[in-house]
Amino acid sequence: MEHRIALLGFGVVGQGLAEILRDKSYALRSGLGFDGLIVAISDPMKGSLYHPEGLDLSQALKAVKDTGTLDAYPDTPGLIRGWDSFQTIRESNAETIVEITFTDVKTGQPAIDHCRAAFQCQKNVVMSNKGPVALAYQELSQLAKEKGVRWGYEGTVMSGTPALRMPIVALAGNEISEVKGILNGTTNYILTKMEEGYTYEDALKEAQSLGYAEADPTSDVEGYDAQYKVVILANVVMNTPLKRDQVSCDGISSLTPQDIESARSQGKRWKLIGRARKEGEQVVASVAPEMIPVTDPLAGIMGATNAVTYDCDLAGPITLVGAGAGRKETGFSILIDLINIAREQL
Ligand SMILES: NC(=O)C1=CN([C@@H]2O[C@H](COP(=O)(O)OP(=O)(O)OC[C@H]3O[C@@H](n4cnc5c(N)ncnc54)[C@H](OP(=O)(O)O)[C@@H]3O)[C@@H](O)[C@H]2O)C=CC1
Ligand SMILES: N[C@@H](CC=O)C(=O)O
Repeated sequence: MEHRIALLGFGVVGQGLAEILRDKSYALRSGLGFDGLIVAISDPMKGSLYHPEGLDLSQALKAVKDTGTLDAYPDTPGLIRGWDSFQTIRESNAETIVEITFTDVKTGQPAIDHCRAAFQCQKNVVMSNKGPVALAYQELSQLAKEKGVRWGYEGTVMSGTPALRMPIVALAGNEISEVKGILNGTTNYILTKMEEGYTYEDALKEAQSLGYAEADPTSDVEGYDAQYKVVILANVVMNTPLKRDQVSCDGISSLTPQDIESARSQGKRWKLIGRARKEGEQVVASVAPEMIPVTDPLAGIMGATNAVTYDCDLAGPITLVGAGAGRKETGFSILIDLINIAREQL
């Protein structure tokens, strides 16, 4: 069945999703009955396209690859250019809005308003943008419910690794008393590369060129991105209305090559660890670099890979390891929410 989609943002994740839909359309249609049709792309610098019968993804991807904008996308009858994000939400025929603009770690905007506008128009939203889930989870969940639409945000934590769906679905019935792990791909990549002898600056540049880092990488290196993810895990998986300012936060920007070497000489390794732990009625939460023994399973998580352990009352500790960032991986996180919306399982 055809599912009409509008993309807000056509950066790393938007292009990753478009490539997947271009390359796997036959398999998705024949294997799962999922026919994802991108009818609109809206991006302030790259340009905006809308066609009610769907866009040619190969042409859109080629235009951006060759020129950096959508201006070279061929004109066809019925094509509209230039709509901003709110016009795209309100006036396109998309059933689902995919919100993949940058994550603003202070206000969560304009993404929170994008969600409000979409829900008011009775459209579903799927996103990897962390702002709305970290800052407005209760309000937006309630609004989506009132309007009878769905809200998918699997990609907000650990990209395409099912860090939210796995505990909600497969661990249902457990009380999860602690979540703890490596929740940011960029910083884990930097720490891995610094152990190989890279400078901090070169390692960060490489993480940016691979599409792992936030538009403003301060969010990664100062721990804010992981802080958001701790908030999301607490709200979604532990059912606890934790707020961002309740999570103490320290990043990796002050770690020096000497610190890396000193850890190595003690049989340890630096990792940026995020955690939220229930203590009675309270939740104690933090993000901070920790020196952990190389024998600890988290010490073996390298590069942009992430890992999270859920401490469950029935199942015991369960650890999930997988990609924490990346073009294809995060594109997949959007796809799986879209598939589940089409199956009416989200
Ligand atoms: N990359 C990754 O591995 C992961 C990313 N995420 C999250 O997914 C989201 C997208 O990430 P990514 O694709 O890497 O980011 P990019 O910075 O590559 O792309 C974001 C795009 O959104 C555009 N944009 C900015 N404001 C608006 C707006 N108001 N309306 C429409 N488009 C807008 C930007 O345009 P311009 O550049 O022209 O300003 C840019 O093209 C972010 O929120 C990020 O935190 C989550 C998990 C993993
Ligand atoms: N910048 C983030 C991207 C995914 O959320 C990271 O590096 O983990």
